[in-house]
Amino acid sequence: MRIDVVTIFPEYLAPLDVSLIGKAATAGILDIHVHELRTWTHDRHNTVDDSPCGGGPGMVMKPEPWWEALTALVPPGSEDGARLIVPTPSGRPFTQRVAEDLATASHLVFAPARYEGIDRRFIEAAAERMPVEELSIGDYVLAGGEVAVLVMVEAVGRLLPGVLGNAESAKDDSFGHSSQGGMAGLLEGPVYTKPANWDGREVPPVLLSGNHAVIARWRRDEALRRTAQTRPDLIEALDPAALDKKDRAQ
Ligand SMILES: Nc1cc(-c2cccs2)n[nH]1
Repeated sequence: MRIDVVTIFPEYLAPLDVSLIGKAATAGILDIHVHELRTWTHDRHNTVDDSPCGGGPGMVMKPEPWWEALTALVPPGSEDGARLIVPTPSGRPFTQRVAEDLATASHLVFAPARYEGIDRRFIEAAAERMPVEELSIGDYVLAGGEVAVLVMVEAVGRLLPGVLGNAESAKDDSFGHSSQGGMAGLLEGPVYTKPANWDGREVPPVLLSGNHAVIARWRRDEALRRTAQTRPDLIEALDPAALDKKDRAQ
């Protein structure tokens, strides 16, 4: 997968060179390029913003530099498999399912905005050339979309084959948001490791029983319990077929 990020703060994306995503890039699984938006400005001040039409506070990002950047990174005729991702608080929620969908793309271009956002006409013109996803990573307002890009690149990148080792495969996503496997759609229950007794607190004996069926049942019950307590909306969203008789007895 090729990933292009266009930003006026390239240094914000430095963490992409680290750890998991950095290794994936080194391994050639991810081909990540960060670009300075001002590359595609031509005036003396490398202007990327201007005052909002109709008045109001702040500044709006001009459409021209973004359009030139997009055209350079996705040349006309090469749109197949390319998707433009625009982080925004007013976008549709970025969820694990959206991450799984984005992981199927061959080319993602991220357009993190600053200020009050990008001139709408850029989004509309881009949507005539490739799918455009306006995505929110949560109901709060950041100063810019770069942090959202880091979140999305990590959530998507870790799903790509070869990025996670087998031991930490995304198929068994421990936070249960994965749409795969027996815990699909549930939050993860409590996890434990050695020592068996720490701070006078015991690991639940069932986990030391060696009975894998009983342990699996206990983990599912704990995941259901935690999900019902913390995110009852996820329980509502569960496919009834995914709940067995014992689940319903909970
Ligand atoms: N979820 C979310 C996205 C954002 C921003 C994207 C671009 C500027 S602010 N805030 N919150």
